[in-house]
Amino acid sequence: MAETSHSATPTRRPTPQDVNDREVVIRVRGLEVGFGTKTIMKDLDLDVYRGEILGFVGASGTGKSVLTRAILGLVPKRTGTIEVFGEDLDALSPQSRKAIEQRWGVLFQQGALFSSLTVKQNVQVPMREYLSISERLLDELAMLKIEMVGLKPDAADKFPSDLSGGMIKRASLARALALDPEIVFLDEPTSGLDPIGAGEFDDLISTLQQTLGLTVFMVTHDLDSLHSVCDRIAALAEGKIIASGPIDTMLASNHPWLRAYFHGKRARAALA
Ligand SMILES: Nc1ncnc2c1ncn2[C@@H]1O[C@H](COP(=O)(O)OP(=O)(O)OP(=O)(O)O)[C@@H](O)[C@H]1O
Repeated sequence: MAETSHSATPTRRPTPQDVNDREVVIRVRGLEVGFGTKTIMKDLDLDVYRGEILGFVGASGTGKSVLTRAILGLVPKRTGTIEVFGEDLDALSPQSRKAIEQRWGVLFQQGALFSSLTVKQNVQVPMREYLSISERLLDELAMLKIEMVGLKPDAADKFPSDLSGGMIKRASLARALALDPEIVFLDEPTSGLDPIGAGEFDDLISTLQQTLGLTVFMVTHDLDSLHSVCDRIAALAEGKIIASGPIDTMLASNHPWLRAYFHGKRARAALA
């Protein structure tokens, strides 16, 4: 597995041993997040390794999106540390923080595209914010990202309202990739897609991870994604990570929620 972010060489999938030897790109320790009197997570620890696809699971409302947003600095934490690329995010100057933000991309739930902008203009939003480059280069780079996610060139001038659900996900992914990130955060990327579209999106994520050396932090309820593309899975329950490891570790767990999730009725098709 390539350790650099922009290697063009396709790479093999990592073994658990590879993952253990790998650099930690996100390290969360003792995290507590809450709103008012409600505590969503407490004493939460999590490591994400460079180059892996980490699937992040948990029952609805357990705090998967909140954790993602806490790492991104979009919701405040009460206590704990969050390090990204070895840097404590609390200790950074605004300038250094901005430099770190350029190294990650985010695909929010529902895509979160700007409805008044075309696909190309949406992809260019982060480029305009962080890069000083000519309009011609902005156009060329945006078209490259649009092609990378499997959209046809004519999608560039379409507005989100003209796109199918699958195209919206791809356009959002193109925007997440706008600044050649090392980490991408994907919040339920296959939700709302039909099984074929979801499978194609999984393949796209896997291909991009292998060709670009991306680290992927993927919140998902999609058992097929967990089985087919994730190198490791981390499960959130009762405000903590209750288990993490490759799919086989999760399947072998005796934790009641994990058993119900991975061996319940809905799990049968994915296991078949
Ligand atoms: N800004 C906020 N203010 C108050 N409560 C919030 C806020 N954001 C999230 N919550 C609460 O935090 C809890 C966790 O929400 P979160 O969206 O992270 O769950 P989730 O695990 O991602 O769920 P799902 O799988 O359904 O998307 C929920 O009870 C939610 O209502």
